[in-house]
Amino acid sequence: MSKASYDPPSLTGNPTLALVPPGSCQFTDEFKPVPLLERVRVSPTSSVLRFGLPDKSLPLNLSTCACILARAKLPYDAKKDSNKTDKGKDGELEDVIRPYTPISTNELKGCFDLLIKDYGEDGRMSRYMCHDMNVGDEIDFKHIEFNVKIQAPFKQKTICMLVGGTGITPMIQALHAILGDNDASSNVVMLYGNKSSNDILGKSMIDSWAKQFGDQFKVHHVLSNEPEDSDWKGKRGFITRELIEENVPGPEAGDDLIFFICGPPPMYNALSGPRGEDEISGLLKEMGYKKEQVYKF
Ligand SMILES: Cc1cc2nc3c(=O)[nH]c(=O)nc-3n(C[C@H](O)[C@H](O)[C@H](O)COP(=O)(O)OP(=O)(O)OC[C@H]3O[C@@H](n4cnc5c(N)ncnc54)[C@H](O)[C@@H]3O)c2cc1C
Repeated sequence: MSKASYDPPSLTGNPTLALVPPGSCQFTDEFKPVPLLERVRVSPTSSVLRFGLPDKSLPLNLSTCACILARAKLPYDAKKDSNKTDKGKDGELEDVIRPYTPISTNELKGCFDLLIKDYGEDGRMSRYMCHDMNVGDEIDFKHIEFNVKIQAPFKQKTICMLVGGTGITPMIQALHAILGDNDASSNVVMLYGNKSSNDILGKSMIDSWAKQFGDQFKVHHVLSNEPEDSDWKGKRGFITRELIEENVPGPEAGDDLIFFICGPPPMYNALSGPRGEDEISGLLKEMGYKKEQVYKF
């Protein structure tokens, strides 16, 4: 059961500082089942899902930034799933495990929110969570040390967020920690790529934060597939060298600058080199940035 489209609390409201150290999360290295409490569609292809927590009196207590792992038993379909990492026999139920990045903060007790893009027939876990799962059904989550990413408070003077689609989820965590902290001195430039204006996840919240924290946070939306005749007045195409040069300090900024990058695999490949590789390649390397100036989520 899904609700009609509206902006859920985790995509509205003010940035909130609610940091806890790594190792405090309610989910540990053993999977625990929790129920889906609510699902709200927030774009033609994405939903915010609210899940209950094992201890309803406490927040999730996830450090910033970090993700969690979801596990569900899903039927294998040889026609659709043969090229994927999960390999089963046709019709057999098998464990599918995927990482997701909560967008709610530790201010919220008893539940947490995920923003999930539905890949439709192409996706296994996303299709299950966004379509097939019903409110009240349970799904397993766990959190391991490997899921702990770069941690707030961040020390760099400038953070440039290079974002595509649901890559916005760790950036929402980071923005809560930066803009919600009166003592944080980092400035943030976000270059946020999406296909069309309908796809911009969390747009009203991100834009309102950019307005509210105008000196500290700037966002530039870039659309690759917006209809020519739409009334979109912002940038079109992809994140380019020119856009980075216009908005971000050069490599000589050294330790004062870091790129946070999160998006689909082709975006990593073009801008920083593959997500799994420690080294950087692509545009940022060509522009002279060093691997220490780039964090791949
Ligand atoms: C650290 C981390 C955090 C993540 N956090 C989130 C999050 O908060 N919200 C969210 O929606 N997703 C997030 N993801 C992606 C998520 O883990 C799954 O990969 C995604 O939901 C697709 O899983 P699936 O089983 O539905 O698709 P699969 O069955 O694994 O793949 C099906 C097809 O979907 C497409 N696809 C899968 N993943 C991507 C992708 N990332 N970009 C473009 N196309 C893709 C491909 O065409 C692929 O062949 C995160 C990934 C990582 C690594």
